[in-house]
Amino acid sequence: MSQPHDEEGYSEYLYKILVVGDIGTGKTSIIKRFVHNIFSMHYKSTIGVDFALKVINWDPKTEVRLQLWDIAGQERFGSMTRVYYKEAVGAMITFDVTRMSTFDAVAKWKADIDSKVTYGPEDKPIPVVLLANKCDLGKDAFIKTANDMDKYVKDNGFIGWFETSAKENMNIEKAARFLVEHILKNDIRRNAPVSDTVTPGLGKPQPQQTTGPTCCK
Ligand SMILES: Nc1nc2c(ncn2[C@@H]2O[C@H](COP(=O)(O)OP(=O)(O)OP(=O)(O)O)[C@@H](O)[C@H]2O)c(=O)[nH]1
Repeated sequence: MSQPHDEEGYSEYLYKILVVGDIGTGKTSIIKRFVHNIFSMHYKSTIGVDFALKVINWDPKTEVRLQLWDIAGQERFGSMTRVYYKEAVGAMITFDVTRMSTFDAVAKWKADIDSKVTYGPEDKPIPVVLLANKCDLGKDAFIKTANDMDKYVKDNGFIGWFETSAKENMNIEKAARFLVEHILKNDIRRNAPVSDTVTPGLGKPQPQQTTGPTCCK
């Protein structure tokens, strides 16, 4: 999934990232904000899976391409997730801070990912970051304290968590960058290029947009 350095030491990485979580928690909105910098209150549930591509000029000699797989919340009980998760090197799990049931579902999503996709000879779990989304709806709306969340992510094998808002564009780039840093640091890669990981019946993932230089700091 990464290409070797060329003579000038330029590297390109292509990472497949899963975005999962219960229905209506904001996965599509988070991706749209991250890739296109847009937001809409209009809700159109994703069917199956959708794709987007975000290019990050990580540093002057490194380009990171994130292929974001927006997996419908309704897939939680579906059998297709094994196919969708194939070759992923990282994931984001979302919940809606105003709906406890979506937080309760986080453990199920995490277990689903851990059981279906691993990396390296030791079959390690891929890094997963937890997004407490819709935090613009107010502090009182948040169903967990920061201490609770710190403990939860530590106990449940997440690499970290962020309060996000797709509406207010809060912490989305920060969370993605945090995940990429972890992937780069641990040199998580796959042998097969992402272009080869075509899902039967879906065709090749179609990038929605390739952005220019990105400031994620
Ligand atoms: N206030 C607020 N609303 C949000 C936020 N993110 C998403 N929404 C709204 O929540 C609804 C669901 O958002 P989606 O992004 O479609 O959710 P999803 O997780 O992709 O849903 P599925 O495709 O059904 O799994 C929409 O009406 C969005 O406008 C946010 O950060 N704040």
